[in-house]
Amino acid sequence: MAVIPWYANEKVRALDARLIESGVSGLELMERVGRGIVDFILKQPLARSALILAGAGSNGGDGFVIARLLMERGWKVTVLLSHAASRSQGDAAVNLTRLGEMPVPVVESRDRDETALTELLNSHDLVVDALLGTGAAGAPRGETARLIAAVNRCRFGRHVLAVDVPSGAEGGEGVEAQWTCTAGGWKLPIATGHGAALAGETVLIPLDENAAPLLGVPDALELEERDVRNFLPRRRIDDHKGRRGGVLIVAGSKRYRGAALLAARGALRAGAGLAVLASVPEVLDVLAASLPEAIAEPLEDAAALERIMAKWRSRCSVLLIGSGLDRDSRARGLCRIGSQWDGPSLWDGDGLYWLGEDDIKPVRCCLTPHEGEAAALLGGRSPVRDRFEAAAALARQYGSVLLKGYRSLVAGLEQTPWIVPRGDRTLSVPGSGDVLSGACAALLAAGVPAEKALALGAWCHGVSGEALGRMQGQDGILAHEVADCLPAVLKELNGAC
Ligand SMILES: NC(=O)C1=CN([C@@H]2O[C@H](COP(=O)(O)OP(=O)(O)OC[C@H]3O[C@@H](n4cnc5c(N)ncnc54)[C@H](OP(=O)(O)O)[C@@H]3O)[C@@H](O)[C@H]2O)[C@@H](O)CC1
Ligand SMILES: Nc1ncnc2c1ncn2[C@@H]1O[C@H](COP(=O)(O)OP(=O)(O)O)[C@@H](O)[C@H]1O
Ligand SMILES: [K+]
Repeated sequence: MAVIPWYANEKVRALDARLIESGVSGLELMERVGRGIVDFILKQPLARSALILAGAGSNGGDGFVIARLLMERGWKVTVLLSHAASRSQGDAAVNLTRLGEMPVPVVESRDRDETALTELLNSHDLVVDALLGTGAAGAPRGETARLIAAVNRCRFGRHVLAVDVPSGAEGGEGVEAQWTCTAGGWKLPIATGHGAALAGETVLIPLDENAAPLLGVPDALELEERDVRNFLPRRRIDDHKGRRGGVLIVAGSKRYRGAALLAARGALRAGAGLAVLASVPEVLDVLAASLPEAIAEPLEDAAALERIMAKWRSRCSVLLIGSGLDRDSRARGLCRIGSQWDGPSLWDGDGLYWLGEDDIKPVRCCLTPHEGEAAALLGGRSPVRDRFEAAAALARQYGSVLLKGYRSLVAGLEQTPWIVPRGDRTLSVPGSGDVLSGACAALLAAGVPAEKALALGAWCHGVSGEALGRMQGQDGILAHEVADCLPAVLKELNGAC
């Protein structure tokens, strides 16, 4: 299962410490990081000139090693310090001194204005970000922040490589790298969301051949296609629609009409045998024409939902609630009744807004929040800095969580979090999340266990988005097209079994 294990920064830092205890010096480790990164750089088609931006810590020290090794290979190299040279300490200071013995210009950034910085950046093909690594605390400050902004401003036509992690990976403006060469182990800050998007292509630079067991238990596992294939529902040639699984969808409002239709479409396109849509007349009026395969249940008020739930419980094993439900008292009443569903339920959109109220506490449910919804559920605490912690906190409170976004996360009560490495900006269109929740609900209804259903749904949704992006471009895809792509994605996955 899953070949890419991800580790918290502390575990990789502990690995460094253990290797040092075992007799490898810190200086040698820094040399190995620099050498590994230079080996990578030399394989790229670059114009042999590099500007190394170096911070005051050991990340900057790695940068000094890279500068020296590139210089030895005949590159034009300039080193730009974010700090006074005298602030570099320990192994970094040793490497800075070594650099002083070579004809490499080492300059401090603070007396250069924006024009001078731009000129310097534009006169090198490769920019190496060795400003902040795992020792970064909070969003970049001061001169470091100014340098990061300059790199991003000038990155078109340049190549940007981040050492270990992109500076700013844990919040604030960060370096937008083309490559990140990370040392010793895959690090959580670049596994998902903001940090992952900054990192670009991530390359592991091994520190030692005996390192793997020293890293201990991974903190997250990145799923691969062969993993998610094992999550597919068992289908048989003699399946009838009753065996495919049914979903009762409580969604839509006068104000938000499309979300409910997209959720139902997502469910049917992911293979549901039955999709019952309980909604307001304004939504159901268009259902017959836009999705005649779904069943319409008029939903005037909360009492009607009780009747509908009782009527369909034997044929719908899963309740999906929330997409476009709105945030008025009617929606609140529906969520209260919905929370009494005695089977698996999936909460999305406005359903998440009401979740957690005293009388809206479903026993064990699935959640599909984006970062904003997760922040609201966590009392305003933003999940951007630590998406893993946010997903774990929600899982402890509610059950199974899909924290959406770039490289979505799946967390449950008893498992190491999963990273779903599929999907791109093609999917950042209105209604895309509604399609996803419909698909996940259908997979749950087909008998796939909760976390696996969320991961498989996110995987298929992500691959659909990527495929559409490739064929038609990444901007301007409609959410229903993502739904309509799901059967082909499922076919591919099934075919690969
Ligand atoms: N033996 C090892 O461990 C090995 C480590 N290795 C490498 O070391 C890296 C870790 O090095 P590290 O621990 O020195 O921290 P690092 O990332 O350079 O940052 C510290 C500096 O940043 C500053 N600073 C902090 N936050 C800031 C902010 N928000 N905004 C602005 N400034 C901020 C902070 O300043 P201060 O807070 O002290 O004022 C300090 O000057 C690791 O990622 C890997 O690359 C490899 O060589 C392998 C061997
Ligand atoms: N840049 C991106 N990379 C990968 N996936 C993305 C990206 N932007 C959006 N998505 C995915 O698209 C979906 C958007 O959901 P959501 O924000 O709830 O949209 P809506 O509320 O309009 O339905 C999520 O599954 C999210 O993971
Ligand atoms: K860096």
